[in-house]
This record gives sequence, C-alpha cells and structure tokens, in this order.
Amino acid sequence: MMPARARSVGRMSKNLSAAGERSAVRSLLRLWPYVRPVRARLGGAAVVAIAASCIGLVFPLVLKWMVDGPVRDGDSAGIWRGALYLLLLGVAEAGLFGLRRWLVARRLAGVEAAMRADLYRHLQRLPVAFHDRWPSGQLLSRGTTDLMLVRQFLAFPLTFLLVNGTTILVGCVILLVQDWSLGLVLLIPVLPLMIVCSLFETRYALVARRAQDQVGDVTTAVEEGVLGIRIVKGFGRHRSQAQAFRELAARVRVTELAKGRLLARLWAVITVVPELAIAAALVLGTVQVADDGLSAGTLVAFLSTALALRWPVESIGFMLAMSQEAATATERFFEPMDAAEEADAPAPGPAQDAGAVPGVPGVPGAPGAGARPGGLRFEGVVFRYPDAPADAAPVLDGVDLEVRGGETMALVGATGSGKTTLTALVPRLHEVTAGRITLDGEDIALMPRERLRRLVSVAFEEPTLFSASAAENVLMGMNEEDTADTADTEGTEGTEGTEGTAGTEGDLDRALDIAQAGFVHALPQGADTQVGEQGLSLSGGQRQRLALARAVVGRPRYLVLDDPLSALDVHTEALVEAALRRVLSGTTALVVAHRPSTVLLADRVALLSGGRITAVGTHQQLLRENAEYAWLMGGAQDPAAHDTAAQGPAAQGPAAQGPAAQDPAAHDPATGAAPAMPAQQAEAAAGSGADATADERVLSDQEGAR
Ligand SMILES: Nc1ncnc2c1ncn2[C@@H]1O[C@H](COP(=O)(O)OP(=O)(O)OP(=O)(O)O)[C@@H](O)[C@H]1O
Repeated sequence: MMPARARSVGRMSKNLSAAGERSAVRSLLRLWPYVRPVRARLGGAAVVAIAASCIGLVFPLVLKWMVDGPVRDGDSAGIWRGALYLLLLGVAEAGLFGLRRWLVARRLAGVEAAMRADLYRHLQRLPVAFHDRWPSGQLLSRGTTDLMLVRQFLAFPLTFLLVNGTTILVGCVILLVQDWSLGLVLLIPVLPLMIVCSLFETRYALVARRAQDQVGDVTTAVEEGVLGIRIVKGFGRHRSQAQAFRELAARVRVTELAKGRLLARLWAVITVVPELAIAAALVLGTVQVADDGLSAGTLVAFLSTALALRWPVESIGFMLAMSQEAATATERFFEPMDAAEEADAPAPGPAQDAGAVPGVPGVPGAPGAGARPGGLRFEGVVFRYPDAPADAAPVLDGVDLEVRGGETMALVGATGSGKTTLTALVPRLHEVTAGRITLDGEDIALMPRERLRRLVSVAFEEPTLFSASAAENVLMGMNEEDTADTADTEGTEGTEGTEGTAGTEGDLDRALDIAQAGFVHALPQGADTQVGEQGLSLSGGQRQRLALARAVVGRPRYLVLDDPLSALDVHTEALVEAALRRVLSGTTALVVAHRPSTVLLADRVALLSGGRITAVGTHQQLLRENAEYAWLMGGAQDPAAHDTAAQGPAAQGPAAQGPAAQDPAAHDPATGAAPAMPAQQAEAAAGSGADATADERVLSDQEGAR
C-alpha cells in the first residue's frame, strides 16, 4: 500500500504535469546559479567540441580531393599524403574530444556536490511541518537520482545539443555549396522532423516526471521496509509487503516502458527519414554523375558529409530525452528548495537585545512589572497543525501555564490530548498559532532559533540515534558555548578544561551517569561503539537512556522531556530521576509523564485536557482533588471512558470535551480546579486508588526517600 504522504506528493506532481505549462528551458535555466562558476569551462568545452565536430566534416573534403585528384590520376604519393591528412585529422578530432571531457568532468562533479549540499542544508532548515508532509524517499531520490540526471545533462546534452546543432548547420552549408539541388533533397525532412521532436518533447515530459516520482515512491517503500523489518517479520507481513512493493515496481516498469516506446518511435522517425533522404540523394547524384553533371569526387564528398551528419541528427532524439529528464529533475530538485525555511526572529528590540528590562535588573528580557521573572510560561497558546482540516478544532486551545525558574513541571493528559505537541512548541519545532511562550520573560518567537535551541534541550519518547558511536550521539547535545557558559556560572565538576578532550569526556561520563547509561561502557568498544543505523542494535530502554544523556550533557537551562523514561523499568527510572534531581536542580524542566513514577520527578503537575491546562498542583493534591487526574494516574480500566479519552479533545469537539474544557474557571491553572468526570470514570478512579500498583509502590518508596 502506498503511504499517504507518497500519494499526496504523487498527486501534487500529477497536477504539475497536467498543468503542462512549464517549459523545459525555463526549468533548466534555474540551474544557472550553480552553472555560473563553471561557465568558462563549459563554454571552452563547447568550443573545443564544436572544433572537433567540424574537423569530422573536413574528412569528406579530403576524400573529394583524393578521389578527384590522386585516385583519378593514379598518384600513389598523393594517395599516401591524403591518408596522412586523414590520420592527422582523426588524431586531432580524438584529442579535442578528450580535452573537452577533461575540461568538464571534475567541475561538473563539483556542481552536483554543491547542489546536493545545498539541498541537505535546506532540508535541515525546513520546518518540521514540511517533513511531516513529505515522504523521505521522495527527498532521497531528489538528492540522488535527480541530481545525477542534472549532472549528466550538463556534461552531455547541454554541450552536444549546441555542438551537434552547429555541426548540422555547417554540414548543411557544405552540402548546399557542393550541390544545392541534392542538398535540398536532404533538407526537405527537416521540418517534419522538428514537428515530431516537439510533439515528443511534450509527451516525454509527462512520462519522465511520472517515472521520477514513482522512483521516489519505490525509494520510500524500500526505506520503510528496511526500517520496519521487525514489524514486517513480527507480523509475518513479508508477502503482502513484497506484493505492495511489486506493484510499485510494476508501475515504474510500465512508465519506463512507455518512455522506451516514445523514445523508440522518435528514434525510428529520426533515423529512417534522413536515411530515405540520403538514399534519394544517392540515386539522384548517381544519375547526375552518369550524365556528367557532377564529379564522382563531389558525390563521394556529398554522401560522406551526409553520413557524417547521421550521428548528430540521430543523437538529437536521446539528447532531447535526457534534457527533458534533466528539466524534470531540476523541477523536482527545486520543489523542496522553494519551500520556505523556518523564518527566524526579527532583529531583537533593545529590551531583548540588551537583556535589560525595567523593574527587573539583571534578568534578560524579563516580563514587566507585576510579572514573575524567570521560568517558562505559556500564555494563551493556541496551536493547530498546518495540514489539519480547516474546520478541525485546534489541538491546543488557550494553554496558560507557568513553570517557575528551576522548577520541574510534569505534564499529564490523556493519550492524544496534545502533550507532545505542547512540548514541541518550546524549541519551536512548530510555531504557535496564537498566544506566546516565554523563557525568562523573553518571547521565544523573537529569539534567534540557534540561541533558543542552545537554551532548550529535548528528549522524545521515540529516541532517535544516528549512525555514529554512542559517545558521538550523546555529545551531539553539547556545544562549546554551552559548556563555557555552564563553567562560568556553575563551576561544578566535569566542566573544567571544556576546550579539551578531558572536559568533553567528563561531560560524557556525567551525562551517561545521570541517564543510568552505564551499559555503554560494557559495549565492545565502550562509548566508541557504533550504535548502528537509528541505534537499532540497542534495546528501546538503552536508546532512551542515550537520548536522555544527549539532552542533559549540555547542562541546558531548560529541559523538555516527552516521556523519555517510558521504556525503563520503574527501578531504573527511579535511579534516573534521582540523578536528574540531584544534578539538574538549576534547570527548568517540563516533563511529559504517563505513570506515577515519572510524575515524582516533578515539583508540580499540570493536567492537559480539552486543549487547555485544567489543573495544576502537586501530585498528591491532584490525586485527591481531581478525578480526571486520579483516573489517569490510577489506570482505571473503563474501556468506554478510555476510548473517549483516546480520541483526544480535538477529535471530540467542545461538546465532548467535558465540562472542564468549557468552564473557564476550571482552566485557570492557578485555581487547580478539577474538571467534572463522568460518574463511572470517577468511580473507576476511586476504585483504582485503592489498588496499589507496582508504580505506586515505587512512588511511595520514593516519596518516603524524599
Ligand atoms: N503532524 C501532525 N499533523 C496533524 N495532526 C497531528 C500531528 N501530530 C499529532 N497530531 C494530532 O494532534 C493531537 C495531539 O497529538 P500529540 O502527539 O500531541 O498527543 P499526546 O498527548 O502526546 O499523545 P500520547 O500521549 O499518545 O503521546 C492528536 O489528535 C494527533 O492526531
């Protein structure tokens, strides 16, 4: 089954193709910025190739001289001289073609590399919403196959359409000069050939685009099949997956065959028609020679010239095809390149710039009078996914929350209530639709992203690791500036010598320690062990711990953790939490939590429900006062209630979101007011409270310890 995102891109490209308004030349002209630096080389190579090609047209003239001179007169010395001329011409032609290749080969590889680097750089800067929409295989094929087609075009058809065009023109002049009537016989097919070429171009453009998009879909399928191999095997889906892949591959095959058929037809016309014209010229020329109207040498020269033009004419077919594919590839390359990068903040105003805020000395960008400085604040935050249906309710609909400086706030809510979405807004992986988020009173929308992301560290439930060593994956979360800042402000262990390896190693060990990731030292090469693609050689819990170590290694001012301990057993989780509490006491943290043991990490808990924060308080306080919270933490097994919660507030609409979502008082985090619960949920919550789960036992142990 084709993924939805692949289908959407496929549809998009079909629309583009159907519009049929794009011109191949216009598309190819967009390559100019990349071609500009090599224009002199390309121009020089074209001149050299034209010279080489025109030398090919001198052969018939030497032949004419030989036939009408030394051959007719029986002058063997003249024949040898003629042969020497032909040899020298051949060597010159081959040498010039070799020079052309030498001129362009390396430089064009550089153009391809520059385009690929630009694409990669741009993809890194595109918003997460873009990557949510685009299948990775489509992007991959644009950075590989398409760029290869562009390079091939620059190396070959771009030069040779010009070279062969010039050769055909010069050849036609030579033919007409030798015998204009025979020359006209050869030129008659030019007009129909041009019409055929133009029709071919239009049709080939559509099929080429379809083929390249389908290759992107196949790439996506291969990637998903490889990354999802455990699921495929686990569910015994290899046959259906293989079948789905065969269907995709069959589609590519059908399109490639359609391309082949179009090309074959064009080639047939382009080859047969000039051959017929040459045959007609041969018959007419022979008659003229028999009538003494033409010398034998002229006829030989005429026919040799006509035959020398066969290759330039025939090659036009596949060079047009290559150009068309390159135009399509260029178009596909520029589609993601044209997508707008994440817009950065406007130049900071004096308050943000200088960090001086009236009434709050020394606090960078702190809020005005009356507001509490420091910490992380959500103020009336509304968020709707850009690709959500226009009539869909926003996922977050007026979130107000304050996480005080140095405080750890747990975020609890039903599945699908928007917890991940809320955490993604802090490092600006998505932009708020309305409202604002502040760090130390400074609106994050006005902060340069680079600075924001130095301040905020994140770890997600699904930990992503890279094909690198365990140490490299962890140290990715750190930069020298962070370390220097931390050393200045804290002067604690592990930060001395931050510029050297020792400092980095200290930070690494400390982060591994906090994340209880000591297993790294037991790996075959310790922290230098490669963790494989996506870290799949590690267990889920090991991957999570490395991702957590990456989040804390830079000693971030703000830490956003999206249930990063979900794969750990409760005892390891307790150890991680204890270490986090000890070492990150100065950090302001927002931690998504699903189970009571994780909540213990927090000073306070906020409940997200109906797109808003409906209650804030300590765990015990909310357990006592808030039925929805008690139900979520107690894990009451009420299927009906659970199903409703699982659909999420956005899906349920305001009417189904419960009184809490509709009662403004209940949304005030300061009041901590509990939303009303359906009777059976409240009952279930009360019941579950009586049964102590394993989580709760650990929880009470931990609370005792605290
Ligand atoms: N990229 C996206 N585009 C559109 N809608 C999305 C996207 N990601 C999530 N959603 C929707 O937003 C809502 C909130 O999702 P989110 O992942 O934030 O919930 P959550 O509370 O973190 O859930 P869980 O506890 O299961 O992790 C869901 O209805 C989900 O379908």
